[in-house]
Amino acid sequence: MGDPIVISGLSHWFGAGEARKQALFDIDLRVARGSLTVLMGPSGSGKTTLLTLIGCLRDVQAGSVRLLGTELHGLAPPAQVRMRRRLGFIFQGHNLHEALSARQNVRMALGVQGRGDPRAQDRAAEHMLGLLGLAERVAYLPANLSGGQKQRVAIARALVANPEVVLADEPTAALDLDSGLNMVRLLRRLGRARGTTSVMVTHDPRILDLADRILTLEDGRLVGDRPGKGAEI
Ligand SMILES: Nc1ncnc2c1ncn2[C@@H]1O[C@H](COP(=O)(O)OP(=O)(O)OP(=O)(O)O)[C@@H](O)[C@H]1O
Repeated sequence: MGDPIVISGLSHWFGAGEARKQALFDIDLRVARGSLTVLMGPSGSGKTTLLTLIGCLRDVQAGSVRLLGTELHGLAPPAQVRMRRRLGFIFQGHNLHEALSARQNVRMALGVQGRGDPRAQDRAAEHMLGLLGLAERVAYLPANLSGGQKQRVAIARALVANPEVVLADEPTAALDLDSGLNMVRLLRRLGRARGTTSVMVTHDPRILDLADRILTLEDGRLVGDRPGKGAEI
């Protein structure tokens, strides 16, 4: 099987006419299966734009993004939806359903895909919440959880369906040190155990130590690509 993410000659623009602005310039990148890659760079350097292009959340305008063997440039909307279902997204603003418990919020990610019977879905949701340190909170409503706990529920929801690729935009911003490191260690474990490939935007220097690879964007260009320590802290 080839690399799960293969990008070549990727450029992207926002706006039209006078306001047209290029956000990405001719990006080439391959990401290995099971790896944890960190994307860093100054504000406005194009990190989120790149992540959302990989995640099939915007149309590829120029160049090629091959995700899990499928070319995204020109991909029809129904196929985009199917592709997104194979991914796990951890973005800012957790978008939890306020009327549903933590367990139900996580279960929804399985229910949508019709996987397993309800009891098995509950067990899967509880297991993932437990891995994120929320075993005691599975029945809580979001209103009764802290910001960091809500973020961890959102992370559990993104991971419970065993996605092949996880895309995360500053997932640790709302987390304390232990929760942040725990989350990144979990992504690493999933990478080793299941081949889950993770790409994470972060400004968090503590995370860098755990990454397999560190990419730096500046003004829409990939200017740095170095191995992380990948250390087990
Ligand atoms: N929807 C949009 N419309 C117009 N311009 C946009 C849009 N989204 C992003 N841009 C511009 O594209 C460039 C890259 O933005 P992007 O959000 O990808 O950067 P970033 O590195 O993720 O920044 P941050 O760290 O602040 O989130 C910036 O100049 C930004 O202003």
